Amino acid sequence: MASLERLQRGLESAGQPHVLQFWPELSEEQRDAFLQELAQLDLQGLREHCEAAAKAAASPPACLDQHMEPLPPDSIGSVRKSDTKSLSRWEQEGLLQISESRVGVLLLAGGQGTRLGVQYPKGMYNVGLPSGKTLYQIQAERIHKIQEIADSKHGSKCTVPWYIMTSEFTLAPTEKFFEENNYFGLQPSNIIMFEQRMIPAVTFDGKVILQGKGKIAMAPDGNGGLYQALVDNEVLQDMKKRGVEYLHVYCVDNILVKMADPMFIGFCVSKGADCGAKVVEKAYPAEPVGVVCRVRGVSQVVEYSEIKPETTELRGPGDEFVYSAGNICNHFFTRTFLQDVTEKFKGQLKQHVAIKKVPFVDTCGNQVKPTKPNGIKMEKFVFDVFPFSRNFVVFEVVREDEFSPLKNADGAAKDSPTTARNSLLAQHCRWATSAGGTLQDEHDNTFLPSASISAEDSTPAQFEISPLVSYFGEGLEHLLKGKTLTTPFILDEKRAKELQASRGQKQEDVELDAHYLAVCRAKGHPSIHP
Ligand SMILES: CC(=O)N[C@H]1[C@@H](OP(=O)(O)OP(=O)(O)OC[C@H]2O[C@@H](n3ccc(=O)[nH]c3=O)[C@H](O)[C@@H]2O)O[C@H](CO)[C@@H](O)[C@@H]1O
Repeated sequence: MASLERLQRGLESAGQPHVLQFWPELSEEQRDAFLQELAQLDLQGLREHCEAAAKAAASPPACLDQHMEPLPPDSIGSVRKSDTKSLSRWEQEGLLQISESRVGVLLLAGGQGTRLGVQYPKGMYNVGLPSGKTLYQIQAERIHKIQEIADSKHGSKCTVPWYIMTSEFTLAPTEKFFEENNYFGLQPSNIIMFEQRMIPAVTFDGKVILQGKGKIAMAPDGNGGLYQALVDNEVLQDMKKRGVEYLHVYCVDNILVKMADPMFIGFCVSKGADCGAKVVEKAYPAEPVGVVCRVRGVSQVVEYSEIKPETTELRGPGDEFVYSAGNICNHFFTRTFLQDVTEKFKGQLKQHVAIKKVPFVDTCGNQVKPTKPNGIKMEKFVFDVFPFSRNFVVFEVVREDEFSPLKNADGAAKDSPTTARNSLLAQHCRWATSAGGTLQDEHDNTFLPSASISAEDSTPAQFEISPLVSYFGEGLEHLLKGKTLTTPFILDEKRAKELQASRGQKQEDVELDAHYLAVCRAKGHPSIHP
């Protein structure tokens, strides 16, 4: 443990001696805890960090708007616009890579979920589905299923390792939750949790904020802290050891996330990309999603908090938004690219300034809960490595199939537990109907499939399909065609077996679903086939 004298000297030379102001008042136990915390601080870099934060907060953020231009349309692959043959080819390529255990997924789960207002990691949130499943469980089951689909197609026994980046706030509860839930049936050795760094919050005049008399106000260093965390925790070495060449990086809160999406992976691999981003068409100008575009000719994301409202409202000749490529925080990276980033570019990542209300102790030792912003948190963004890519590609997907994030508490009109739940149930209702099934309520009223996900919508059918039964709508026709099901109904593995038995089919009969295929083709939608 660092000695007190050494810390005192270090803090003084960083211009932060006040950090130890209340030391004499601390108990032995508090002193030990504080020393441990201070030992994690990068004292060398502390002065620079504090000065940079104060300077960045004082100067207006660089305005990129006049240097922005939309992506050239022909550089974008699209579920809606690309031809079905290409879509199918990409999906097959992705499944092949998965079957050879060359694909991993990496979850960014170090955030604090402040907007949602929960004290525990967002992935543990239960949005109120009939099954009561949490976001983590849904994601785990999708990993399980995609492995099974790739294995059944290629006769392999593959693994999609799940890397989970946590922070000081989320590591312990996430570990405990996974353990208590028996790792949702996945091999614990294939779930690799690691921690990102924390950095101090700073006042407008560049002083580290004390959250308590023996506690610094620390915050995770943004989801772009990933690249330092990969180094700190030797994650790339682990990937190499396992033979993982491609990584699907995603954020925790999108209930529709396609884990290790074979079509996206296959698209990026086929294009020889080292880096890729999935986008959806923006729904409305002020939607809080970053915009994938070019800035001074280089592809990158301009975050929603850093773009002018008038720029988001610009429209093209066909009345479409000029900046319509909404970032859904689903990224593709090759391991080689990540290696390059960690070795050459990590230090060049932009710092973004977030001005926040940070609770603190004042110089008299009183605990204060500020009513207006008083602190600066510096953050790096995961997508800020895009400009270092040699071959960056973009893949546009269908919003109602792939994007419904959980950001806000219930009561909000958008991105709430209700909208997340409704969009998943609406998707499952569409899948059931496409497979030839009919869903009705207890009064025999038939549900019609809907793409709508707003919180005000009437409640969708309480019909939920376990990801262990279907990853993305495949394999349902032989269960549901010609059936009328009364909701609430959870189509889990047990019910799937019963439905199959009632048809007199054998359990292992996994034919292609001709009807589903035809529907997908007609719509230009993706399909997954064992
Ligand atoms: C910087 C970034 O990616 N912004 C994207 C993010 O915005 P948004 O502002 O919604 O980003 P969040 O704060 O939800 O963070 C995104 C993800 O990063 C994780 N996280 C965050 C901070 C941190 O220090 N460590 C960490 O791991 C969170 O747990 C979450 O899984 O998602 C939107 C889509 O939903 C995109 O349109 C935004 O462009």
